[in-house]
Amino acid sequence: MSDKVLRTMQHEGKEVPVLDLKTIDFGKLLSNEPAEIQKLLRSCEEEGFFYVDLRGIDGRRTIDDEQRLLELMRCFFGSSLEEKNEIGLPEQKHGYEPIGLHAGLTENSRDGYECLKVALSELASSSPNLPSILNNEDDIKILRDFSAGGDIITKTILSCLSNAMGLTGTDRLETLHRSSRPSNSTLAMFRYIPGDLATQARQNTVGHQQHTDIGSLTLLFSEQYGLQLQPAHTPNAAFGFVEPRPGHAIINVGDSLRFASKHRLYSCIHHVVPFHATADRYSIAYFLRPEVDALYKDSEGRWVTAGQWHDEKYDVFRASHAEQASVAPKTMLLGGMPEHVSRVAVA
Ligand SMILES: O=C(O)CCC(=O)C(=O)O
Ligand SMILES: [Fe+2]
Repeated sequence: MSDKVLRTMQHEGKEVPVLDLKTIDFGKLLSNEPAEIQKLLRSCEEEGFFYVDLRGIDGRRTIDDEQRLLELMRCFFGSSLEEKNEIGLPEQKHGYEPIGLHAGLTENSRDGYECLKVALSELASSSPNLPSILNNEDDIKILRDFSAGGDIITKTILSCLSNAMGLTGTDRLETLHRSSRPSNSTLAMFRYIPGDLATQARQNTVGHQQHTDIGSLTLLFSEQYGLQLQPAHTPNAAFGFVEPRPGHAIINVGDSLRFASKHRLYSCIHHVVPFHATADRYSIAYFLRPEVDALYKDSEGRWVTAGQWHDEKYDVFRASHAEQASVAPKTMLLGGMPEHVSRVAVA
């Protein structure tokens, strides 16, 4: 097992590991420091998850943008359902997802979060389609600033990975992520409902189901516990917590980058467990995804486009657990990763 354990902590009556992931310095990536890009490649091969330290002069801006975005989220999620759902979900990558839209953490449950997605393509347009409560100059600027930062950070990582793997010309990973081409890249803002596992299970809306991410790289911020991942290359390993660290984002490799790297990089299984009895949990994810026409071989050996993989995997996310078990191909939810995991049980 490559993920070391930092310590354990009590959760739901059990001792749960807190994982010791590697930390990559964003400033060192920007200057392509050889030791840092080798460390980045090792994290993406061995764990598929790492911290990126944004406290230097080049990353600090994104931490400030995150704080502004959190304020916007508190205001948005505190509004009425009618206001939040004003534009609905016109595209899978853009709009409002109410609680329970996707399958949940525990057997036969639905998810325990609501989510606002704002597609990068929408923010690039002069008049984005947004609910009225956000459709003002200040809020649009906050959304644009954060997303632009997320796009720059994740594309810097892609470029460093291409360098570390010795990729040149059209083999470079950035060539599948041109800003001029349509993609499903999007900003996703989550509010998880409070309550322990038993309380949420009674309501049948629990956490975030186990999955691998669809796209290339996810840049994730949360100041609160809840995210757990299954240590890589270790079938049946117990999930461990990822500790929130101020000034750091969490980055993980998604299925698309794993497939585009000819399965060299690791797309790690993760989920979100209820953690706070009374407080909402907020998290922010910028999902960098390839151009919709990018073509790669999935874990079944099928040639699929990134657009098709995205659409098919969302159908699986939405399906009930019983339907997921019967939907072909079976490897979609967990990206074909070799682990065998059973769902979290409610005592
Ligand atoms: O909310 C989180 O911490 C993780 C969310 C996540 O894994 C996802 O949306 O893919
Ligand atoms: Fe995820």
